[in-house]
Amino acid sequence: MQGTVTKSMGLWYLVEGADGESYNCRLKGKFKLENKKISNPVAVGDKVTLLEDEGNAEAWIISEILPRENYIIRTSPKKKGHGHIIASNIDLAIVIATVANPRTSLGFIDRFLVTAEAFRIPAMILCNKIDLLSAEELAGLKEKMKEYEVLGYQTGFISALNPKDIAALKEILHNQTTLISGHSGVGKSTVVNQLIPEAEQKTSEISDFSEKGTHTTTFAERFKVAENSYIIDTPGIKELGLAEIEKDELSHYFPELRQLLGQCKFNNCTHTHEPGCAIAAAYEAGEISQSRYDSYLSMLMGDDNRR
Ligand SMILES: Nc1nc2c(ncn2[C@@H]2O[C@H](COP(=O)(O)OP(=O)(O)OP(=O)(O)O)[C@@H](O)[C@H]2O)c(=O)[nH]1
Ligand SMILES: [Zn+2]
Repeated sequence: MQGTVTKSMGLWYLVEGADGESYNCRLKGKFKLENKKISNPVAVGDKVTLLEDEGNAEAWIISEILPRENYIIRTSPKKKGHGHIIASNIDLAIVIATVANPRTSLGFIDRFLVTAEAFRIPAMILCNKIDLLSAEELAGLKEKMKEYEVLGYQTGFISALNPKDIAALKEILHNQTTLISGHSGVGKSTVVNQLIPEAEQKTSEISDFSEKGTHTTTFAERFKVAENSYIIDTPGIKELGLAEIEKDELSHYFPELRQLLGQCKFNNCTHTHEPGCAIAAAYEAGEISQSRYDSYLSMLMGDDNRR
């Protein structure tokens, strides 16, 4: 049988089978890590093949992992090049942002988008708590978000407290697997709980199970919103996980810079101070926004941990 990993609990995995049922699974005994730089062989979102466990009627064995469309990886702060796969096979990555209480910086949004580009995952900015904004503030926010739509990113405006907005969000999630992230206080838990009222309950059921002797480290969990519509929640992870982006690759992950690449005088142009830089010229001409260019510089200089 085939299935999709919905939760990882140390040595045990929860897999939703093709029949819609949940199965407790473990890995086949001699499962080898193909990539020694990755600490987990199986991640939430992985499509897997299951076999019955002959020694245990209640458990199943993951015998194969099907090739991943994409995945996000959290790199180890200590060991360069090493990491942990947080989730895979993601159709859309949403960053929840708020203008007030707390305020999400544009730098945070841009880092999220760059990371999504690097992982080849379509991205959306979902502005929450619009009930706290005046009509004027909301108009200003929509104006700013237009810049992102022009770049090819989907944007949305909701109040997690408004059932109509949650219903509209469900439409966006339809027929895909969406990863939801956001920094503390933006209302991510509220949104997830509105989408999946049983999410909290489900979480506690699973921890009861995993208390039977396994060490639990949860990085992500997949929930069903509706038929063929899933979200992946990544508790405790503010960012998408940072791809290890080389400085000379960075401009490829800003769509408005990417389209000008190859037009600078020097082919190793960093687009900061060089003469004949097509990107600096576009910035001077107002074709690249101040905040986006600032985000590029800030990520290039490596002070991208700043909020
Ligand atoms: N006015 C308003 N308040 C909201 C909205 N969404 C969430 N909140 C409130 O914002 C606060 C933070 O919401 P949470 O859902 O806990 O935020 P979170 O992003 O999960 O943050 P952490 O729990 O710190 O990870 C709570 O008091 C929510 O009730 C909204 O759309 N409008
Ligand atoms: Zn340049």
